[in-house]
Amino acid sequence: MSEVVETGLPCPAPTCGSSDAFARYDDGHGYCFSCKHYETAEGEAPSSAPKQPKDKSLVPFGHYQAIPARSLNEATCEKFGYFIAEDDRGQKVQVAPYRNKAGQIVGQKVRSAGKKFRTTGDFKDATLFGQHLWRDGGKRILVVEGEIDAMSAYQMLGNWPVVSIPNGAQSAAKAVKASLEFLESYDVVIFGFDMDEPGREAVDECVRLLTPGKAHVMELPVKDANEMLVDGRIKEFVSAFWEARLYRPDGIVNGLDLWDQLTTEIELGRPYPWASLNDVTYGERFGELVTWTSGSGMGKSTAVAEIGYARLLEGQNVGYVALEENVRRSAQRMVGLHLNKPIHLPGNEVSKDELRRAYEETLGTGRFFTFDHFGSIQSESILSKLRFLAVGCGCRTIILDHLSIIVSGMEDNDDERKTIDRLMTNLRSLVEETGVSMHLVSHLRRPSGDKGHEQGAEISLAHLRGSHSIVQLSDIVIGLERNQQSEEDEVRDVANFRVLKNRYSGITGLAGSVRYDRVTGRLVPYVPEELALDDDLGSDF
Ligand SMILES: Nc1ncnc2c1ncn2[C@@H]1O[C@H](COP(=O)(O)OP(=O)(O)OP(=O)(O)O)[C@@H](O)[C@H]1O
Repeated sequence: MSEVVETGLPCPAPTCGSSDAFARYDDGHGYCFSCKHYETAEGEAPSSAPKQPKDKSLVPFGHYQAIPARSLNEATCEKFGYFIAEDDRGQKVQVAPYRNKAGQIVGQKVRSAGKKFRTTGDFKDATLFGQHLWRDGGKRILVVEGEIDAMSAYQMLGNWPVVSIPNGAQSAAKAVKASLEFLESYDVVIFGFDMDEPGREAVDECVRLLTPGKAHVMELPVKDANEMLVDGRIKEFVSAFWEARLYRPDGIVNGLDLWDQLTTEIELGRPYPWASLNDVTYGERFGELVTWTSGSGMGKSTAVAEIGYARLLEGQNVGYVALEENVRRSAQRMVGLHLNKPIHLPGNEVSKDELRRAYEETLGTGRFFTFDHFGSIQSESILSKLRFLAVGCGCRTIILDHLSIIVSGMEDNDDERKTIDRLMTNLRSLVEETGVSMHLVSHLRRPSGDKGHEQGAEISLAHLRGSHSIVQLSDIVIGLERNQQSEEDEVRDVANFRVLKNRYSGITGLAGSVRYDRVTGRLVPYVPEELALDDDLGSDF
């Protein structure tokens, strides 16, 4: 195994640019801890001249002294055997001794001006820096990332055991492994590595080596222990030592850390275009998957288009993926809603100027994105398109109309239920990961009995077609009920919202009605006359 002979060198890789992450080893090879550039030993090609063995002799003892620039006093340096000497070139160097288990000095880390390090001696059996000072089996021990930090921490803590790993964060786990028995003999092992990315990564690696429940992690407001000492933040350092938290694997959260979450103001949902639905859902929140369902031709697409249009007017980027229609129809929808005219139907023509104005205010904003699928609908490609809409186009609301058409377009669709499960899981993850609001349209299977949904049959969750995962993985499920075959316009054109699932507030059941206005092509809130009358009476009192 080769040993580091010099660290803190500039990386030779032209693409890296690090001024100090490159290390040279005693066999001549070099490695950059920033860009991972590897360099073979210079002049490694066979040569007739025998290689000069490196001088590995230890630097003879000089003297102990305080290091004012580091706020370290002489007693601390003496305790750790950290001395000042002159090297063979007459330069002043600081020498950190490394000992084997028997306490004999086997290697040294020699630091010269300009944060240059080299090692000498043999580190094969070296223990942690400072390890020889402490008996096995104490209560708490602190492990830090460098000799100066170890001495700084010791000086601030009084007499608590502190040790340091020899070669920085990158080889921390290796050093901890080598001294595992010693560290394991303590009740609590606190890791106080540098508060930077490599330091945090190294802590993550090291804590896993110890018996669960033993490793603790110390957080500092600055980079390391020496900075705390130099800044005079000794009390804070001592508190951080005692407040070191038990290490928890990623994702496990202690309730103690949830105060900020608790005091963050409740995010108000953005209102739906229909007040009655807001009373039950409290609006629509980012990161929610809302599934819309109904019998055939009941108005699901019409409803979700209204939502997309509302978000577009609010200034959001909107992704509108309607797989049963072409992009021309999608464009007509948005512009038609803006003009209050179903412009896709004959007799609703508008002047080019009017059309242009409406276009400028909707599609022309550049915030509306749709998907020209040319009839080919492969779920994998749809998922990647949806991701692109969220991440690449910055869409915060995505309309996906509808699920069944994606499922039927999928290859490997022998088991429809499993296919839907997979797709729903992917959609759910996408929503979680990107934080978008997604409105998904899904169909119903026929209910048993004479009356179909198209004749106004009440919807239940069990009627959703395909798989229970649609319900399970949605935050909210909203059904649209109406009797399409009624003779009376007032009945035929009025759809009731039925909230079938509501993870947010738990309130389910009927959530008001909307009427389809055939002149404007809009879904407008609807209050039956008798209730409207009641309201009027109420307001008189
Ligand atoms: N409440 C309503 N009353 C009457 N007509 C409506 C109502 N809502 C929508 N419509 C009209 O009904 C037709 C079908 O609506 P839409 O496409 O929105 O239904 P859908 O439920 O999405 O249909 P599908 O089951 O085919 O996906 C459209 O022409 C639309 O304008």
